[in-house]
Amino acid sequence: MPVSLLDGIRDAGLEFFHLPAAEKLKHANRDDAGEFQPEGYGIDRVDTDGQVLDWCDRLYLTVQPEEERRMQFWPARPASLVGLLHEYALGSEQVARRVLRAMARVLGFGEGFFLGHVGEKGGTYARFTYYPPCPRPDLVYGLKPHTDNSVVTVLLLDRDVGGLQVLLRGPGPGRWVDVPVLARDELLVVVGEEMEIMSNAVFRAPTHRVVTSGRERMSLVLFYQPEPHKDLQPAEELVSEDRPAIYRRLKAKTFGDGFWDAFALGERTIDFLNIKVDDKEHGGGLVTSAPA
Ligand SMILES: O=C(O)CCC(=O)C(=O)O
Ligand SMILES: [Fe+2]
Repeated sequence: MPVSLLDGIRDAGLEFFHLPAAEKLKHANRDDAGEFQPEGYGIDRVDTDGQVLDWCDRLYLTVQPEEERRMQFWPARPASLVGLLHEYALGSEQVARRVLRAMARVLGFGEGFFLGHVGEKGGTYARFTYYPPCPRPDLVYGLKPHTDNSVVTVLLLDRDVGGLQVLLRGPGPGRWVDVPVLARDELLVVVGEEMEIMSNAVFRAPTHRVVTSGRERMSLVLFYQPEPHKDLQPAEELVSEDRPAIYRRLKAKTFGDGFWDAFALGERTIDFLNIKVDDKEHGGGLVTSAPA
């Protein structure tokens, strides 16, 4: 994608978050009764007083299938944003598809293997996240540790300000590593939990978080999810006696719905929905050495 498009959507997103609250709230993530629903502008769902809160505002939009877009949530200002997001989504989709084809090839499958499991009408959701300058970065996360609700996620990071960190797994508790500020035309692709399930944990969803700083930051992330009626399960081709299925089958919709509850609690959806097959079900065996 041309740098002008990437910078254009970055600038338009930032301009939206800089608007007066009243203007942004025209697209608020509330239904007619004032109740929380995910789509639109606001903060993520808060379920309990004890919940870890994030130092960010976000704008969450259904992008694909196109006929499911709810344009009342798409910003009227800046006027360029709708067109830019549409164009960006077309480019981002090509990136996601290329990566999914490559991931299939790596496993020795036909290129369309994962694309077939996602389906022609898979869901794409955009999340613009704005992290205001934070006076106490030592105390506050921009976004708490999580794994993504996606097969893959395509991230367009802030042009100038870092903050995204990925957890390198142990021994021990592991170590947080900074994702550097990328070149202006670079995107980052992250594996989500749905790919972890489909690949029987050959591909793992990395835990990541965003730390705050004294500088504002914005990212635009597109999550790619399977059609809701699709079964989500370890690919038969990746299951054997030596490597039994690590996850139980469930509907993509069940998984997607469970994500919001899990995210509020700061848990992985896989754990929250308890879809890991435990050792006993395999009669012990190799699953103990499979990734946690
Ligand atoms: O802001 C970022 O760099 C990452 C955001 C993120 O991880 C997410 O929206 O899931
Ligand atoms: Fe994420």
